[in-house]
Amino acid sequence: MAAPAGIGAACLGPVVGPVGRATARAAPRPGLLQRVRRRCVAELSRDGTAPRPLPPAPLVQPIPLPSFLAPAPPAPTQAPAPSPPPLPDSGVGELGPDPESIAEDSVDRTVLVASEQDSEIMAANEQAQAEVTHSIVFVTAEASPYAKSGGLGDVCGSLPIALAARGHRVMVVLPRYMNGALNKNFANAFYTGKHIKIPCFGGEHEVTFFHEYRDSVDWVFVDHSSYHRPGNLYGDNFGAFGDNQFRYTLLCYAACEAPLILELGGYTYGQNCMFVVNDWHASLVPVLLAAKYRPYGVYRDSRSVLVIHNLAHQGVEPASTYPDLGLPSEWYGALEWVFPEWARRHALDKGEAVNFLKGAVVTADRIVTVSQGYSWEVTTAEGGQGLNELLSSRKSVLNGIVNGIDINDWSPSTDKFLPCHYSANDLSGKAKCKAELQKELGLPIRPDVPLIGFIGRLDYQKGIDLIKLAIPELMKENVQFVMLGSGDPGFEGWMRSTESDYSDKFRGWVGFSVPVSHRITAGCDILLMPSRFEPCGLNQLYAMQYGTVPVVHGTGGLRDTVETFNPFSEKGEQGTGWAFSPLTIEKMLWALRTAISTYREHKSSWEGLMKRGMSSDFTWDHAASQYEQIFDWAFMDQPYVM
Ligand SMILES: Nc1ncnc2c1ncn2[C@@H]1O[C@H](COP(=O)(O)OP(=O)(O)O[C@H]2O[C@H](CO)[C@@H](O)[C@H](O)[C@H]2O)[C@@H](O)[C@H]1O
Repeated sequence: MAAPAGIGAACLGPVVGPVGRATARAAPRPGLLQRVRRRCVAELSRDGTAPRPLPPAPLVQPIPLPSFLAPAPPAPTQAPAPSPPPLPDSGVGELGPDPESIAEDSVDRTVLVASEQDSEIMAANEQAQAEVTHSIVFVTAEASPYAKSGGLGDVCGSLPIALAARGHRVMVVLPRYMNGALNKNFANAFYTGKHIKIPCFGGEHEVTFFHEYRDSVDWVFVDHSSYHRPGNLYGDNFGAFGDNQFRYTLLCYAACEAPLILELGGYTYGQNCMFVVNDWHASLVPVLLAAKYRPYGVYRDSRSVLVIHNLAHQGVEPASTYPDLGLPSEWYGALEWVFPEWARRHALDKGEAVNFLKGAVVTADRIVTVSQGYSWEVTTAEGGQGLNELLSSRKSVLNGIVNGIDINDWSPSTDKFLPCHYSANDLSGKAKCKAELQKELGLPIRPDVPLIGFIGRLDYQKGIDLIKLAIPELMKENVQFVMLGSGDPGFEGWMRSTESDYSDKFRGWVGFSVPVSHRITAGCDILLMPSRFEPCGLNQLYAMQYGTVPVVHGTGGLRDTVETFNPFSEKGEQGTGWAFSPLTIEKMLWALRTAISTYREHKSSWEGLMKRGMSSDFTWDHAASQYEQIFDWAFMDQPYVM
């Protein structure tokens, strides 16, 4: 593979333009260390008209290569770290008051419980500060409310805020998508006056930075014409955009420069950052840190954590695109990917490719999956999507942390999209939400009929084909079913035709609508998730929070978060839903029928299921404290690739 010409330094070219706009908040007073760091950074990222000097290119000695650059499967260059102690217990179902005990008691007792709760909350708030704080840089293709196509947007819209609330300085870097529908979401972001030129894809591509300070987080938007297109984030009606590799290469370069050049609130983030890179779109970041910054003394004190939300998407493109990435030729091995023979198109196809996600798997300091179950599944041939051996080789730095939910957006007692509110103490509003939903969908308003919901991308992952095959059987039952989703046009067409086949029982809402997703979550009795695999899954968490009982395939994060109902436990009735396995139509129908008969014939058990789900603790603060542990471990070790 020929070396890309003229590349070989951390710097991306001159940074021009005035110093960044001062934001409204008061800048924290930097300490001595920070002031020293600021001076160093100013030298590294000098703005104004003078170009930043290129660090000296290596003269004789080549950059020492990590062992994974060899063609053979990589082996860690360092002695494997001892297995870290287990993360703090997820504590599912342990926190929160027992709603039943509250309901039974007198008013006085309720007041007492409330004041106990208040003091518990105050105590929790007092504890909710990190012992060690970091400068954290999230890199992501989506973050709600700016841009969201699925769960990645939810996580990157919430976790940064939870970490900032615990005392960290947090920046989130994502593209500034301008496609008409999304423009208004970026209305409060202002041009920072900074722009850089990124040397890749045969030229120098100028990107600019926009910024909004909200909820104690610096939201940084990378602006480039390739993010200004009709369609969704990644494609349009004709499929995925052909230049997504280019679009997210720009994002990664820009994210590496942002901490060095953006003076947010008066000073830069500097070189001592924790990069949290999410999925393949951000996966070039740890490769850039290792290949283009650290060899020149920049970012030696930074660390990176790869968060895998979905291994199914890896950012794989032909090997011939490698020189476009602007990486030194000797780093090809980090991204090198060879398709198995069966996946090649013809006899002469050697299956050679570059794989962004693989690049991060072999260069990130630590790896997190979004549930513990999934962190094991990705090391197996069935769940590893071809990366299982590499991920197994990094088991010592691989952990799972279950996602949280943002209770500012997802709480039945405050949700702005609901016609009425409710809580575990007073469920009457849920019945009204159900009636309103039936009315909105044009279904018969029948409180006694179990209303089953599905929300999600219409994708192979989500098991839509199983629902499709099971619908004729399920529609024989006295139930109603509503599906909200978009994606595969074949499934969209099927949803529309099924609606006309079962007009008094089935509704298929084709499209993406956040308000409708909230109303379905609140108005349904049961939420169905027959996912083939599910790294974490958020809809089952939202459902439980809203007293909607999940029926899920027991895989990944679904198995970790949904406890199957057990009416015969020694501790009394237990469980928050049904997790069925294996994934067959028969098993799914069995679980649904069990749920339906419990709903109809065992009202108090059903209420117990609802209330146990509603009192489960899936707050982001809990997950954020687990991420802090990962950051601490990452900073304890040397960078994985120096
Ligand atoms: N048509 C529609 N209209 C409105 N809202 C819709 C919608 N379709 C989906 N959504 C919303 O998008 C989100 C989907 O989140 P999920 O976690 O279920 O799946 P996703 O597969 O996208 O995420 C991946 O990343 C997340 C985050 O880590 C993991 O939980 C998950 O397992 C992994 O596959 C939810 O907020 C849902 O309400």
